[in-house]
Amino acid sequence: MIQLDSISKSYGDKKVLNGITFEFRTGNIYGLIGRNGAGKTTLLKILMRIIRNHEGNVLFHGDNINTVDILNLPFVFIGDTPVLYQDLTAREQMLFICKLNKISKEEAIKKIQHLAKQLKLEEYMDYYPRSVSRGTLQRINIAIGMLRESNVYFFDEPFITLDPVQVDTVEQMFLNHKSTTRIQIISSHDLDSLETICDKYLILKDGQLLEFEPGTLDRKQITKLIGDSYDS
Ligand SMILES: Nc1ncnc2c1ncn2[C@@H]1O[C@H](COP(=O)(O)OP(=O)(O)OP(=O)(O)O)[C@@H](O)[C@H]1O
Repeated sequence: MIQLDSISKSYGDKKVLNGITFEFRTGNIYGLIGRNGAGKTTLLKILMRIIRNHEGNVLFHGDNINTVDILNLPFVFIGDTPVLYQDLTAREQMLFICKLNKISKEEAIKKIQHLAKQLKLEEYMDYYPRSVSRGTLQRINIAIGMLRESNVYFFDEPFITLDPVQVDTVEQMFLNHKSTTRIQIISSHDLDSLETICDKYLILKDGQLLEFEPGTLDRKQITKLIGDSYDS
């Protein structure tokens, strides 16, 4: 379980997160929704300790994550901008990341094959980043993040640049990856995908998190709820 205890964050005079207290429970896929600039990325960066000058605490199974060495943080963050070595093929990048994470070569080869199949990357594994499309790069980016074993994964806009077939591929990956011990938090504007995969919706609005069961709000209501904060 991840507990947010009175999390606030301002940039200058602008308060983006306003005393959020919330519990993310294991076994769930959460869809994080909010208008542009609502603070979704800010919240994910606080969870990853990329942003540290905030108020309040984040607890993981009761322990304050501020006490954990940032290199040993037991969370994986997969951003929307692939950061790849231009002179390594997709396979080489993945082997390198496995090596950094002290995954044995045998285990690495198995994991890489599995992810390449799951994310429909098999034909691109020996290509350099400059030779593949943006949607393929995004799936390589996701595969690299998924090499790290964790019970907590955060995704920022995972469906960005994907065609409808590959959106299905990534949705399926989330569902296959679901487990009773795992928390997945997906920040996205793709309401169709979130509806397909999420157990809970979290709407970030006016610096607060509101939780909804999918199915209790239709598309119009979600859009209205998100849009209302433009008027406030
Ligand atoms: N480093 C920064 N300095 C100043 N303001 C910032 C900084 N980072 C973010 N902001 C502001 O904080 C607000 C929240 O930004 P954030 O990127 O968290 O929103 P978001 O919900 O992820 O938006 P989007 O849906 O557009 O990706 C925005 O108004 C943004 O301009």
